[in-house]
Amino acid sequence: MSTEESTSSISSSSRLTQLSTLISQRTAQITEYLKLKGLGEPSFDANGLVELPIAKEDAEIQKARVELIDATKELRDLVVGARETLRYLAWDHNDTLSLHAVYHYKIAHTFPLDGTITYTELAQKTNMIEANIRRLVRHAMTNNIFREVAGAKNTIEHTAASRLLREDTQLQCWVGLHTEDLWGVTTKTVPALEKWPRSEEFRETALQIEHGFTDSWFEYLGKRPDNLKRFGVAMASFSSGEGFEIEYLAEHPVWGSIGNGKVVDVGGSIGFACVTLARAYPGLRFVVQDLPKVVDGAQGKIPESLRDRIEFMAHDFLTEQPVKDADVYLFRWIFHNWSDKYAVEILRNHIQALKKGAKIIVNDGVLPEPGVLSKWDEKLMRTIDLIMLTTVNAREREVDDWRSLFYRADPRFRFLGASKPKESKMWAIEAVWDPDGEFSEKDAAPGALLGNSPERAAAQAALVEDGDK
Ligand SMILES: C[S@@+](CC[C@H](N)C(=O)[O-])C[C@H]1O[C@@H](n2cnc3c(N)ncnc32)[C@H](O)[C@@H]1O
Repeated sequence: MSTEESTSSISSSSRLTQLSTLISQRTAQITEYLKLKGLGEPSFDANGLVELPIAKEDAEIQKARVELIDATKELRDLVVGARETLRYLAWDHNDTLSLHAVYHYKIAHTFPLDGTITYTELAQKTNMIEANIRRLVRHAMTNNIFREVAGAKNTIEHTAASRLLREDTQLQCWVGLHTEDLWGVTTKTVPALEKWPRSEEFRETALQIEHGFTDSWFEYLGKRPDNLKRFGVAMASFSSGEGFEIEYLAEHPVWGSIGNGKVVDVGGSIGFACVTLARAYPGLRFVVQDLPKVVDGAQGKIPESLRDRIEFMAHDFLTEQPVKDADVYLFRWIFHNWSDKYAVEILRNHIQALKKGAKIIVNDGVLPEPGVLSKWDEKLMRTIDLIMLTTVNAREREVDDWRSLFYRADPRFRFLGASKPKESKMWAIEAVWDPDGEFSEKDAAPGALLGNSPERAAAQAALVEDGDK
């Protein structure tokens, strides 16, 4: 054995040992926590826990969980080896295929939760050839979706995952959106980049190649009411997930700093962000702007006690902003749907309306520097970024991208930084309208962590470690 070989085998075996020790420690920590709280352990059984019920305030255990997820993946990838990792990565779409079949044929709905079904019965219920339904379901089983009853060949029962595909409507819509609306489209992303290599247009994406039309993603959905409904439910489920709560936005110091000020929620949908903010800040008044069909009838859905402080206005943000005296213009989950070209246009459409010192608060994702977050969290953000590319030619942005976006829109926008509470997946990106050059990054709302210094990566890491400062 050469020295090089023996050194590399020592270092790789020591990494394997480190990982297995970490895995054992974190598993013990989590198991102890679940025991102390009187909670069961997760299991694949149909009535098993479908997620670890770790309370938000138990940050140490949350951290242990993410470390365990990362360490198990790293250990697995190392043991599988680069060659086989690549080989099998290249056919991962077959996981999507079997999941798609389970969703499409509503297999989870074909038999009761406490019951069983044979492949012969399943074939009849789905109007499929038995051999086909069996191979699709057996593939899904390798992902713990259904399992065969011990000692009863060709008979299947539910697992925790198949129970969710039966009971959790939001998750079903999520699976449907990704396996039906987006899967085929995703495969056309590289062809779209080949065809329109520098495009920032939302009509020049994988979607138009897949369908051979010029409709945008939202026009596509608009013409398919069932798909639109499914998209809406899937998005609601995603944004109601952990780390996306509007309460985190409400913690931002800017709201307290504007006293009895006025906030315009641009593209604010039916006003749910403003409802949370209005409850937290009784002095604030809100104008929620969105497309006419969205705001139509929305006022009636606002809790009565808040109606005098939240008004709705139909407004297309690709045209000039009509509300001229606001203290804050909020853009929650708007810019990641738009390429830089359009994001700049949207910002410029506000210039005529901005008074000196007016704040722009963007509540959106911020792409991390590689390696700052856990791989698990990083992959989530990078996946959203790819979906934006595939569907609308838009993007998630790093802190520097946000800074240059404001600068490109107009140098009189002063970028103040980006901050987020530790548990939040959404950031508050802050800028101020500064026509006379009076503001600097030190003028971020007090308490907001600056994310734009050379120490940004360290600051991001500190956020993850220590929470909001
Ligand atoms: C991803 S949703 C975000 C909604 C809301 N801000 C939130 O936090 O959930 C994007 C919103 O932008 C709205 N929108 C899209 N194009 C628009 C336009 N040109 N003018 C105004 N609103 C628009 C959509 O109707 C939708 O409500």
